[in-house]
Amino acid sequence: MSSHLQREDEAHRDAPTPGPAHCCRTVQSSGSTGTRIHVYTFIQSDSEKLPLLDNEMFHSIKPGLSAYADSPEMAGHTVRMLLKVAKKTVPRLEWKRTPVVLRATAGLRLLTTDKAQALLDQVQHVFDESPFLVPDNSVSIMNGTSEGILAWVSLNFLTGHLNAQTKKTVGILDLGGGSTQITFLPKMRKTIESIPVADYVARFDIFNSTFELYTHSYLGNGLMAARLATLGALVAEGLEWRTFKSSCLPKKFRDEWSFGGLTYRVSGDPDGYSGYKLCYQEVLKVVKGIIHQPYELKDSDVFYAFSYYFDRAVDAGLIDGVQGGMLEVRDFKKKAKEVCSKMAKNPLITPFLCMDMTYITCLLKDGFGFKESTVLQLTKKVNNVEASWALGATLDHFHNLKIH
Ligand SMILES: O=c1[nH]cnc2c1ncn2[C@@H]1O[C@H](COP(=O)(O)OP(=O)(O)O)[C@@H](O)[C@H]1O
Repeated sequence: MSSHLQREDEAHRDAPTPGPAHCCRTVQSSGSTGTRIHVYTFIQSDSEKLPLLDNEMFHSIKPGLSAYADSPEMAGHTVRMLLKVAKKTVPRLEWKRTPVVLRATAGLRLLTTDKAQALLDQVQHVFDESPFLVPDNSVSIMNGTSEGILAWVSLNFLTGHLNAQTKKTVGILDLGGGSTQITFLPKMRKTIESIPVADYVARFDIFNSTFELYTHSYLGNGLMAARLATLGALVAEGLEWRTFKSSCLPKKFRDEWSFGGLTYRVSGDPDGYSGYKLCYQEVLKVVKGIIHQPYELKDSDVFYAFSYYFDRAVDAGLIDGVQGGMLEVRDFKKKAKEVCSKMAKNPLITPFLCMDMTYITCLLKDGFGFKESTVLQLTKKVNNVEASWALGATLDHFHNLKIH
């Protein structure tokens, strides 16, 4: 059993009567590839300290709400299904005091304001009809800075670094469908001084400490958005008749692929070449001149990498899907080369794996500027809790982290 959970057990045992306050909360996170619900139960025995996380219930539904940009009623249906799960998890007597919140990320950021608002209105309507507590501002699009900070808060809470006095923390790398985030606590002043514009640094307060973090979210650099850009499919016209080709796809591959409510015809380049080198040139265009390289990254401590970093490392056979594991950046590169050279043999099994692995390699190396020897901790869950910004968002709700 993890040390974190051991501490929770101790809290149960040592609890003074009438016992620590249990509080539950449901968070719905709405991403470009799925809508998810997290129901957290905390034990808060001392309001001056961080609560202990007793339990999480997690459930997800595909596709994301942005797929319903032209049929917003369907968004209401998704949320209703997820609230059904919440009702089964939260005891009936607690419904009225259990707040529900939905935070949308890149999927909705990428839509026009009107389309995004129509989806949010549907969600608000379903929340208002629900038996849960609906706080002010319960349904909104979260900005990229909050997304990065809250993921950092989640991972550092789960790994026990937020409570510790040492100020030793872990950095986070989050690769969503629409956007990607990097957040870490810089050790050198120069990292903050050499940022290109002010929105690469954010401060937040937690009890008596202020953290000043390097954080940035790149909209359009999530894994699915990067596929679109690599394929040259960011254009909205001609989707009915155009086929988007890439040397990152198997030469004989031809299929339809959907993202954000649109469907694209995609294929390999039957008369051309395919493979890692050409693919790298294609994905480099999505990264070059866009991703800022933090000053001190090369000597940094461990980074926790989750979401699509984890999923693709599993798909490529680099790590176990339950255990996760430590990888060096060069492992992604080596595997990308291998996958790309083998893709012709079995074009239909995982046609996008060469593109995805090459993009991840390029993002880490030429994007953020990590050394090939940098170690990444690939993680899906810590102590049985999903690695996601949703936990940080919940802590923020109860402890107002004042991100500024
Ligand atoms: O709440 C979560 N729990 C677990 N995994 C999540 C959660 N949110 C996103 N992910 C993971 O992130 C990736 C897709 O992210 P998403 O669709 O939210 O991207 P976006 O925020 O860029 O739109 C997938 O690997 C998915 O499993």
